[in-house]
Amino acid sequence: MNQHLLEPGLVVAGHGRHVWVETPDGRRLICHPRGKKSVTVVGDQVLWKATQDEGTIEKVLPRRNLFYRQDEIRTKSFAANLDQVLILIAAEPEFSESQLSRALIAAEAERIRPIIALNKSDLAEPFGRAWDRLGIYRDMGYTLLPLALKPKAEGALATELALLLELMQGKTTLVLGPSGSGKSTLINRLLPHADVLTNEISTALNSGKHTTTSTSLYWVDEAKTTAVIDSPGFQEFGLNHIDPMHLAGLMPDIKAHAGDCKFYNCSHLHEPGCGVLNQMKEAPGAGGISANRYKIYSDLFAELSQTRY
Ligand SMILES: Nc1nc2c(ncn2[C@@H]2O[C@H](COP(=O)(O)OP(=O)(O)OP(=O)(O)O)[C@@H](O)[C@H]2O)c(=O)[nH]1
Ligand SMILES: [Zn+2]
Repeated sequence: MNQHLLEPGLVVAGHGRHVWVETPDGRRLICHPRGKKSVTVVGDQVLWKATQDEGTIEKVLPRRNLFYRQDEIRTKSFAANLDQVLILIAAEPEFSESQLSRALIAAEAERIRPIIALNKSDLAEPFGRAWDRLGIYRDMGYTLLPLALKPKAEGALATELALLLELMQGKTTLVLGPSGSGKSTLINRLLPHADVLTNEISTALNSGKHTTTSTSLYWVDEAKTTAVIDSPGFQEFGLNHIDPMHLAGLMPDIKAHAGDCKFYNCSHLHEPGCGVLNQMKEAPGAGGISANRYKIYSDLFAELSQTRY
């Protein structure tokens, strides 16, 4: 292999064995991975080689992190080399706390900073309820942001969006969220031309087939320092790659009491002298572990133990 023919690039969209690579001077071309070792995800830095009109990916450079989920059947990688994950939920449809927790745990496991944004603040009543449910997550130290991506009052939109943009400035952010939370609306607000780009990428990658691309990276600014990556919804957020004994360390409210346990390898499920169980018994809710969160912990612990032999 002649090293001189290799050029650097960034994977900006992926679809099976066709990926869209952007060169440092802004050109985009379709590349095909050569063999299993060069299978990429969006956000990957690669070295590629030109073929007649397309390219082959010869090498994937080492990843800083890889955000993914894993269930019994498959591993689904979302993206690599992320600075943060924006978990976008909304007043309506009502969000699942279990799904939110799973996304947060996946981010913690890869040491990627999560930001939680609650959209549709114009729907006052359901928004108030959802905001209250999120209070414990703010107490755990997560950044929590209200949003109205499609509000009646334009002024509110501008301030909230400006705040979000400030958090995104100079970073690569993966946007995750359940169906209907407003992901497309957000992308369109951030980049009014994204629609065009999405279609362009879909057409090129699917060569006319009727499938939507999975994940794409968009530049928010002209200088290409701020990037946003969208991804399809996050149903069945499997965490099979996580050892159940590491779970407590990835849930800040549980972790806060796990240091008080008598046994260093406490599972916080039944052991005597368990700091987490004592907290639940003596001051339920007061020390930051809600009944809901403890249930999410114990259910997940069981789920992750089952899939391990
Ligand atoms: N009331 C209200 N509705 C909103 C707001 N933002 C988005 N919506 C609406 O919520 C619906 C869902 O928004 P989308 O942007 O399509 O949501 P999505 O997350 O991309 O959904 P999927 O494509 O299913 O994953 C649309 O009808 C939007 O118009 C908001 O701030 N307030
Ligand atoms: Zn314990």
